[in-house]
Amino acid sequence: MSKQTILVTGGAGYIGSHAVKALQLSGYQVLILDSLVYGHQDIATTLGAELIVGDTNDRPLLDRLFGDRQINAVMHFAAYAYVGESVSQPDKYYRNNVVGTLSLLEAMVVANVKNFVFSSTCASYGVPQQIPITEDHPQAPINPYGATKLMVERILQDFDVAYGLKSVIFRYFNAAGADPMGEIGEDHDPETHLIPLVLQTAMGKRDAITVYGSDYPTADGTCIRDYIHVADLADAHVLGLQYLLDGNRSEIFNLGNGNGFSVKEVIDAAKQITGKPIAVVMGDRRAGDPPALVGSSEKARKILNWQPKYADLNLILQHAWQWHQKRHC
Ligand SMILES: NC(=O)c1ccc[n+]([C@@H]2O[C@H](COP(=O)([O-])OP(=O)(O)OC[C@H]3O[C@@H](n4cnc5c(N)ncnc54)[C@H](O)[C@@H]3O)[C@@H](O)[C@H]2O)c1
Ligand SMILES: O=c1ccn([C@@H]2O[C@H](COP(=O)(O)OP(=O)(O)O[C@H]3O[C@H](CO)[C@@H](O)[C@H](O)[C@H]3O)[C@@H](O)[C@H]2O)c(=O)[nH]1
Repeated sequence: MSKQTILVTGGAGYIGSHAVKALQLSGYQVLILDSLVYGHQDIATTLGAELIVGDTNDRPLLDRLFGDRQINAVMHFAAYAYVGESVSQPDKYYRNNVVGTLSLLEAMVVANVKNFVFSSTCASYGVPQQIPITEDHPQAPINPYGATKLMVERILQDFDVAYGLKSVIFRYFNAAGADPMGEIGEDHDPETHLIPLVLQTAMGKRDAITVYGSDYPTADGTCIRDYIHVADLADAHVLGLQYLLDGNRSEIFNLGNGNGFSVKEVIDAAKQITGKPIAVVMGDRRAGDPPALVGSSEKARKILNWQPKYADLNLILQHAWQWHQKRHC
């Protein structure tokens, strides 16, 4: 039997590339569509995956792609994902994350491609009413980025009813770490995420890490997040895809570890792992940041039989550190 082909949008980016690797290891043929606005061409080369440089907003390109190739499912990572920037430039986010996704979904309907795995986010919950957050928690995003993801979730619900387009929606908590084999890792430009910035400080590439707010209603006053290893996220995507290809109904799953770590705790753990001094500066709160986000992923464990292999902050930091040293040596 010939291999099933999966179109991975945003596959030259951080999480998408780890999913590409996991898909390949599970025997799928992968086609990456990435604008390379934030992605890296060399990732596709490293993984030996076919890359089409293009944008989800380019509908003629999508129609050609779906017409020329036998695509069995789409994994959609392509989006802009800087929470702070989404507050200052909401138009950029609504156009790319909502309009671009709608264009992709319309092209899928025309081409009769019925399976869609979507990267949503815990940022769609807003400030949680209780922790850990389960999938039935009300969604009330406090930044435009989270709102764009919620809108797409709603579109997917309606496309299922109208066109029978089935989706698995993954609401991830904070993706972190790198490929345990050291082949690929996180390389955002600009980098805004806590863990890579802390590690760049440990490497001497930055003078200090600024803590965004120390007056939150948490034990040490800094924000709490649930850090999930990118390789565990990638495995969940393969399971979600198989679930859809087996003919199951649309579902929504959180992907987190259920353990929250404050910004200060992450910095302290990074000092231990790297053995380096990390200078810290206390700064103001960043717009759009909820105080604490921690998720329950019991549903993914139960329905998808997802078993995270690296549910340990030290391991996440170790793999990220290994990648950063290799990248910058
Ligand atoms: N990083 C996280 O912690 C996190 C958490 C929750 C959800 N997510 C979601 O996961 C997905 C991947 O995040 P990431 O951290 O890997 O980001 P990333 O920026 O590394 O990857 C996104 C990729 O999509 C590409 N892209 C963006 N818009 C495009 C478009 N219109 N057409 C084609 N390509 C386009 C970019 O060039 C980039 O390579 C995003 O949808 C993001 O919202 C990320
Ligand atoms: O220099 C920094 C960078 C971050 N933080 C804090 O560290 C935490 C984590 O921030 P960051 O790594 O930027 O991730 P988030 O803003 O939580 O967003 C990530 O995680 C979300 C889910 O929580 C996803 O939806 C987003 O796409 C993804 O970028 C937050 O409390 C930030 O305020 C700092 O204190 N200093």
